Amino acid sequence: MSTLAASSITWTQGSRRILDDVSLEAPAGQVLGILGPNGAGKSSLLRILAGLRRPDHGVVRLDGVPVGEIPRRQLARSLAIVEQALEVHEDVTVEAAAALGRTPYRGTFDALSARDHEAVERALEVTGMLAHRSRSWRSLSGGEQQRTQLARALAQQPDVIVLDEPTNHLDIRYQLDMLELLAAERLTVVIAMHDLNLAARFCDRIIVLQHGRICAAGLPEAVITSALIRDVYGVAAVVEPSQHTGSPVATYLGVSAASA
Ligand SMILES: Nc1ncnc2c1ncn2[C@@H]1O[C@H](COP(=O)(O)OP(=O)(O)OP(=O)(O)O)[C@@H](O)[C@H]1O
Repeated sequence: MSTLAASSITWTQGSRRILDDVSLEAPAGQVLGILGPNGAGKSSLLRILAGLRRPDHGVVRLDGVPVGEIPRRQLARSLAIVEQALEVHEDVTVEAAAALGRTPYRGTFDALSARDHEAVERALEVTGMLAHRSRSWRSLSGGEQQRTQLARALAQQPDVIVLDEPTNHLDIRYQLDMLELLAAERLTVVIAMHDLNLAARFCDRIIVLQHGRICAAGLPEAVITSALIRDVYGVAAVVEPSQHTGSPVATYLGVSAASA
């Protein structure tokens, strides 16, 4: 397992500063949640963390090594990203889509090795896609596509996985399934989420972005508060620890009540 850390990340597009002095650490084996309203900069930050985009300032390090200095193929063996925009464009089968995760381990014309098959099989199994392995990508529901994307990332056998709202198409059972799976795997996880209650339940630590800056960071019970929900989202909420799990649970009272 690896530690992913970012220090003083700044990213500007035109005259807009999208990310401003963002520093964070995703410790080995932990789940770090990235929260924040629409347009706060979550996806931009994740792409920089995954080495897909260079920041204007600051550096992302994987186990102390700047990601920009790690050869692509080597980085892809250590770090996988599941982006919001679905990346499979051709009409491949579920199994072939998951097998794309083995690309960093294979030569261009190599057949899948026994190890590749094993990794794909396991990834399809834990994501509940084994029974759908022969179906075509285009025939899948949004949730099935999302689970296939996760299977592709897990087949990559990374140490770190970066996910951009991976549960937004999933029903509640598969949301819990995916989050439990991610928490149980020997992985360092950075995950952008909108559901504050699920984030509070599954993340070891949480960072909240607002206008490209970190406005809160820490343990879920310290971060998910009624004051934060009011100040960052403009929503009135009551936050109480769940009697069943101990995690903070927000009950939303409404938008207008926040400004009352
Ligand atoms: N390539 C780009 N060029 C210009 N502006 C961009 C670019 N990418 C993102 N932005 C802007 O940066 C801001 C942050 O976008 P980003 O997608 O990172 O936010 P987000 O927190 O992931 O939002 P959401 O919750 O809606 O997915 C937005 O205002 C967006 O329009």
